[in-house]
Amino acid sequence: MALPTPRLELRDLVCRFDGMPVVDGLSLELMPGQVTCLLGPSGCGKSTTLRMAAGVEHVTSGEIRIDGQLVAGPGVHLPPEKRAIGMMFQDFALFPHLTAEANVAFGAGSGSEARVRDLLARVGLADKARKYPHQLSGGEQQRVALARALAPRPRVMLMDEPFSGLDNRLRDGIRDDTLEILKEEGTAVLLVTHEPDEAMRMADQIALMRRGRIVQQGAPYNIYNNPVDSEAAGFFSDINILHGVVKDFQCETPFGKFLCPNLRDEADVEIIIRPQHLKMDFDRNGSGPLPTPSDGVPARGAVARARFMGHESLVEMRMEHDGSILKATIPGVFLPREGTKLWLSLRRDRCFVFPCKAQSKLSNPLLN
Ligand SMILES: Nc1ncnc2c1ncn2[C@@H]1O[C@H](COP(=O)(O)OP(=O)(O)OP(=O)(O)O)[C@@H](O)[C@H]1O
Repeated sequence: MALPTPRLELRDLVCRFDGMPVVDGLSLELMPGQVTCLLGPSGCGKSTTLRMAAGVEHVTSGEIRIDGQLVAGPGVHLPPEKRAIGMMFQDFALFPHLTAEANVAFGAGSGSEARVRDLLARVGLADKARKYPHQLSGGEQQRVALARALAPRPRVMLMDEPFSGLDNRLRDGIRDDTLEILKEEGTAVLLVTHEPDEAMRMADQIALMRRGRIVQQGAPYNIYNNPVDSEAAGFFSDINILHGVVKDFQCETPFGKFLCPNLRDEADVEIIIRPQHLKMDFDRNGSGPLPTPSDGVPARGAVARARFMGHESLVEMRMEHDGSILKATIPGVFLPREGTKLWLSLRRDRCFVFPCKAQSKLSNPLLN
């Protein structure tokens, strides 16, 4: 059976400015109804990728196909209006002299009254059809912009931080409604964001970018729980990093031994753990909990700082074994006092062991 044709296909995309690659060999496929988030730090090339897909930026090399049709590639560059794409940006710029209805109709073309009415109803603005943009709230204007972008039934929707101008409470509702409508329409969505929370909330798949390349791609759950390296882990939350050296495929730490099956002796490793995966126990006359296979060996420290964050407290512990600081989050009902001695252990199934890129003594810490 033939594989379904992707709605949007980016193949080996390169974009250079003044000879410098800003997008550097990026490939991605989006299926109908699929939401893909391009996520990455500022300047990694997210918006440039989106602009190439839209046709407002030329590709230096590589190909872009929409429903199998080549829209950009060697000798080919279809302008944005010929690509069957919709676009939504942070500054969504409605026409100020047109009503909500007329703004949406502008996108839909002639003979589209029913489609315009339907779209305005679906974004919850049936009763505001005759209002002008300045008579609408920011969230309502954003809904009009969505209806306008959807009006011509685009096959692909390109969105660049479209919700970042909205206040927090408004944003979650609009995000969810927008997604629902886009899924109903079967539109493939490529959404650019630098906010991991937004990507995890919205995406079917996340493409994590760094320096013009995709470094990891997959469902949010997989990217969060199986990061490709410490930088990827650290992009989604605060992380703690323990350093160690491999000996006999293991690394000894104050929290017990960690397996390092593929690493050579003397390779420097980083053991990464998120603050919510540390366990905290009271000091009972100088001893802590007994070691267990799931939590390893506990180590003692003293509270250096504790901050109440609402549903949780963030506790910074200065560890006795080396004076380093480890961060742990605990339920907000606890806020330990500075100086309190506590024991920390690590949920071993939540630790990631990576060869240390920066400090490796070996040219290749991996076996083979
Ligand atoms: N037209 C241009 N000419 C020269 N350099 C450019 C041009 N457009 C973008 N760049 C550079 O390319 C790099 C990537 O920019 P891009 O806007 O794609 O990043 P981004 O990941 O979307 O960042 P942000 O999250 O800050 O928007 C940046 O260093 C930027 O300065």
